[in-house]
Amino acid sequence: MSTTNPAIIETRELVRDFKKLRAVDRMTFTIEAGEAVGYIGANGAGKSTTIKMLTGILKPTSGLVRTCGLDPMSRRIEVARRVGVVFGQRSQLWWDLPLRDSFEILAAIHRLQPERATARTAALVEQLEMGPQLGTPVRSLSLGQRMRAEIAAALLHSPELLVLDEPTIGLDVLSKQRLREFLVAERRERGTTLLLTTHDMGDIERLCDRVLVVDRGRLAFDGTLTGLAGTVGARRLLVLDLAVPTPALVDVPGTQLVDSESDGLRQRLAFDAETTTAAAVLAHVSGRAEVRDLTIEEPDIEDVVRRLYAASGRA
Ligand SMILES: Nc1ncnc2c1ncn2[C@@H]1O[C@H](COP(=O)(O)OP(=O)(O)OP(=O)(O)O)[C@@H](O)[C@H]1O
Repeated sequence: MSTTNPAIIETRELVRDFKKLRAVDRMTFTIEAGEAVGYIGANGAGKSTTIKMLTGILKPTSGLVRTCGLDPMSRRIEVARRVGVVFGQRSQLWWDLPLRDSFEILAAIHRLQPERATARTAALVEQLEMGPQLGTPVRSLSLGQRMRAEIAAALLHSPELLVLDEPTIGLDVLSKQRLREFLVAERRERGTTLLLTTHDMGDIERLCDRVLVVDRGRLAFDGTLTGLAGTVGARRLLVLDLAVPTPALVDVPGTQLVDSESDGLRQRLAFDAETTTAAAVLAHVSGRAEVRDLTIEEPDIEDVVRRLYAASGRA
């Protein structure tokens, strides 16, 4: 008998059909405890359907799924005790009640010992800076505050696995950053396994050490973000606002000119982070024109996915 801990998630030849549509098609992967995995793919690729099967919301048509070593359909309650789930579009909080009440109700649902519930709530409220909002009805929270509250709610019972469906969708830059920092700390301090779907490359970059790409229900890539970027040549964009009209910057080492607007006042250069850095590009451009402002755009996940699909001949 093996003495090693079971994988946090295991799927084998997992299939889910909706009438004639095969939403998840013979999906096989394993996620070990402590990993942080990004689950990405185009709209309708099958991400939510997979997550619903992992969490016992949806019954597989065939194949195997184990979450924390358990069959999520027949052991739904045990799975719910060991897993926290946040669906960005759906709330697990009580809309009209002060936030504090939602935490109390959830602690009761999970049957947490009162001292443990109090300590864990206090810790999460402090880390997520939610103290001032405890008396506010959930419906009056800003989107960023609500997402932090959703994550606190999902972590109240200290689950081994946190599943996040689009955790940063619609958040401003600062709220995204705070949420990501919290999740990094949670993982570091408690070893919580993370599985998240996202359309935001920044989430993957900052949070995940492994990426699964799903394409029409099938696993199209399983590896590191660097490996994925290497496969498809994911590029960052440097958007430069220049002080005076400037000829197209077609020959900056390590870059490709994407476009040039307004007589060259705004130019966008694509660069591969493996070959050069934004600083090197900036230094080069500064020798030719005064740079007024610059922003760096991260590769768009849809673009990465499209290119991966194209590379595998499925586009
Ligand atoms: N309850 C359902 N009944 C019928 N078809 C469904 C149902 N749920 C999902 N589908 C279909 O299954 C496919 C996969 O959907 P799913 O929601 O898993 O994709 P997704 O990758 O999560 O997409 P998104 O990024 O848009 O959320 C889609 O074609 C979708 O229309």
